[in-house]
Amino acid sequence: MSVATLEHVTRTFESVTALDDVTLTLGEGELIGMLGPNGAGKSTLLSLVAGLRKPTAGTVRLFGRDPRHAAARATLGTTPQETGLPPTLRVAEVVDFVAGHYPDPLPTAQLLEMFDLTPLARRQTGGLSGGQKRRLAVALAIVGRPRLVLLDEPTTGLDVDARRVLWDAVRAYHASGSTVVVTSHYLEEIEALAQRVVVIDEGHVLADDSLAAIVARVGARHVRVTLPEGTTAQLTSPEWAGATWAGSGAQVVTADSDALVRDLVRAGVEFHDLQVRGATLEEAFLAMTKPGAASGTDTPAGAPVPSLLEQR
Ligand SMILES: Nc1ncnc2c1ncn2[C@@H]1O[C@H](COP(=O)(O)OP(=O)(O)OP(=O)(O)O)[C@@H](O)[C@H]1O
Repeated sequence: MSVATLEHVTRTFESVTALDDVTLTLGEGELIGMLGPNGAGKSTLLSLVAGLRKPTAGTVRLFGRDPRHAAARATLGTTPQETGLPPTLRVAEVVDFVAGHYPDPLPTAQLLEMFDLTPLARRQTGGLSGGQKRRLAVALAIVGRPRLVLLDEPTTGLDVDARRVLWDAVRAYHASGSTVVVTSHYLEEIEALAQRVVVIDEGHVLADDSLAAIVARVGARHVRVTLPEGTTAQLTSPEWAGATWAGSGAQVVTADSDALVRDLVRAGVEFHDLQVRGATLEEAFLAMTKPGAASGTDTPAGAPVPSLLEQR
């Protein structure tokens, strides 16, 4: 069962193609992370699903209807990147006011508790911090028990604690059976929340798969090991030549960590603290979105890996 579909959807803004022939299905009960650099087309995609814009070409359906019809949006909850709140209303009053528009809203006290807003219930929204406003905005997106929630960068500007409160609330809401789509620049956020990851860049869907499958696309393994001085001469695998060193600790990126470990054992080197890990979502993301990268690449990511922000 799908809650929303895009079929061959293109959206242009004058000379800019924000989305280019995108076909995507948002399934019932999924928690989908939408990941992409600035300007990739994520917000445009959400605005089409929410009926705020119309596609230049292709078809968008929300609960089987054109999302620009109000009836299609009756069970949709959204949080735009920036939210205006009436500054003189108190937090609980705003929640009550919005809840009043729905037939079966979540109880205000329960919602405030979920988002750790209970201590702020009587505070005027004009006196909230940016992060508190953000939490309230996401709470308002779900007050009507929507079947689909679109959260565009919900944790921008939140500190670590507030981000975790929000993640817990989103997970709890998703567990009640709703579909949730979260866009984010934070790979950590997508890793923490999403079951399915859609990677978008330059208006194209580069990948759409489970988190584990996306990470597995990057075949690189990172091997860390502490070696007694001078022992690398006994090792024969060519990857050792490209190791990065911190004291006697070596880090090697390889497509075949088993061969590297066999090499250590065969040479009889007294190694310590051996660690082998697979790629992270950040490495998979960079491998997919770096200029010239082909979709579905399995080339090992280089080391050290720059952060997303450095890259972009
Ligand atoms: N109203 C508009 N007028 C002109 N160009 C637009 C408009 N909205 C979006 N664009 C362009 O479309 C492209 C996709 O933008 P979009 O906001 O969808 O990306 P995004 O992935 O959400 O980016 P960010 O992560 O920075 O929010 C960008 O090049 C953007 O400049």
